[in-house]
Amino acid sequence: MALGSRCGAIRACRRVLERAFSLHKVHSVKDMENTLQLVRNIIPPLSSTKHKGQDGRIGVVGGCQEYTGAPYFAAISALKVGADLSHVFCASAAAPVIKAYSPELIVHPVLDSPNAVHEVEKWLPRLHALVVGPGLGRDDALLRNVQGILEASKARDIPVVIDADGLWLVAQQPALIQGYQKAVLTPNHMEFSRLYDAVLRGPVDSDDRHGSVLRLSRALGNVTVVQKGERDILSNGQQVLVCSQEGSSRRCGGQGDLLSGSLGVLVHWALLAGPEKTNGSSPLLVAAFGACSLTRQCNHQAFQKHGRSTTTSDMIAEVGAAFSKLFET
Ligand SMILES: NC(=O)C1=CN([C@@H]2O[C@H](COP(=O)(O)OP(=O)(O)OC[C@H]3O[C@@H](n4cnc5c(N)ncnc54)[C@H](O)[C@@H]3O)[C@@H](O)[C@H]2O)[C@@H](O)CC1
Ligand SMILES: Nc1ncnc2c1ncn2[C@@H]1O[C@H](COP(=O)(O)OP(=O)(O)OP(=O)(O)O)[C@@H](O)[C@H]1O
Ligand SMILES: [Mg+2]
Repeated sequence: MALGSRCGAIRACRRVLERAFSLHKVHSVKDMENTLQLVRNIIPPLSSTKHKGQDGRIGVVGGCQEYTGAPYFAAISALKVGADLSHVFCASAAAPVIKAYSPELIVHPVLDSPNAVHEVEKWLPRLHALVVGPGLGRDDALLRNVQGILEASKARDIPVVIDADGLWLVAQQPALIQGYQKAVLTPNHMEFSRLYDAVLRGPVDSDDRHGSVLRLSRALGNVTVVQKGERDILSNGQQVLVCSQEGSSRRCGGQGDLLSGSLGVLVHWALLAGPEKTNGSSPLLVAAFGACSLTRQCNHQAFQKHGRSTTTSDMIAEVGAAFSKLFET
């Protein structure tokens, strides 16, 4: 057999084995309930002895002239889930707009400044997690600054959730997060295909979503990957979880930002709680499962009230009730 076709046969064989392996690990409905219990375990108790900041200081890196809604949705969702302080590091044109949406957010107009990396780095010692990408845009100068911010965050071992245009950057330079165990990527359908193609140099096998997510995570050195869709598929290259919490058929823009902002807080809580509380499961996978369930539950509740007119703001108004329903039972 020619070497080329032999390699092809070996690859096909490996794929069949991987598919069987990943199917073996797929989550049942009972597993979903068990995983929700693990999410409940990582939620810090409310206590009168805590000081401001202890339950989470989250930074969102994103927001440019075109997109001001996305970083707002992510940052306000972090607060609504239970973080104490939520910062947005955005381009100067976006800052007054985001500030005007909400007095609750701390907004830094630094991302397009020549000292952007330094300006954000100053804050890093005070932040528990970063959410990188919502509404960032794809301007080269901004992306270069975000590359520096990611490198500085890794050097400090700060957990990072990478979403939206942050994933565009990672698709250009996968080495930026290769093997970083405190990174979670949250691609939508398109972002996943782009990343997969960049990292594995081939198209996604649409008949095998579980295997595809597992393979991408492994190829990135076991970085946690959350592929959003009709069902969310989550993997750290070892385990595959599926979140099929009931949502709705309403697909308004901004729902992914709610997910990445909530995940910023949950990642911090999960790492603080540690593997004891997650029963040996990866804390980042448990956090991601929590954020997916919560986003979908918000979507479900908002749709009950608003039907086709549901928007992401309606979903954010449901965060408190959805959180109680899922996690405070
Ligand atoms: N109000 C705002 O400011 C918003 C800004 N956004 C920002 O907009 C920028 C671009 O984000 P995009 O999500 O558009 O990224 P992309 O430019 O990668 O586009 C994703 C495309 O994939 C399509 N798509 C999604 N799910 C699909 C599926 N299951 N099958 C086939 N196609 C599918 C969408 O229609 C969209 O055109 C980001 O910076 C993002 O954060 C969005 O977050 C939405 C809200
Ligand atoms: N077909 C679907 N059915 C049910 N839920 C879905 C479906 N597609 C996506 N979702 C849910 O919607 C949320 C956002 O996923 P989506 O794919 O819209 O992200 P996104 O494109 O990044 O959003 P954004 O507009 O914020 O950028 C996730 O919680 C996901 O589980
Ligand atoms: Mg998105």
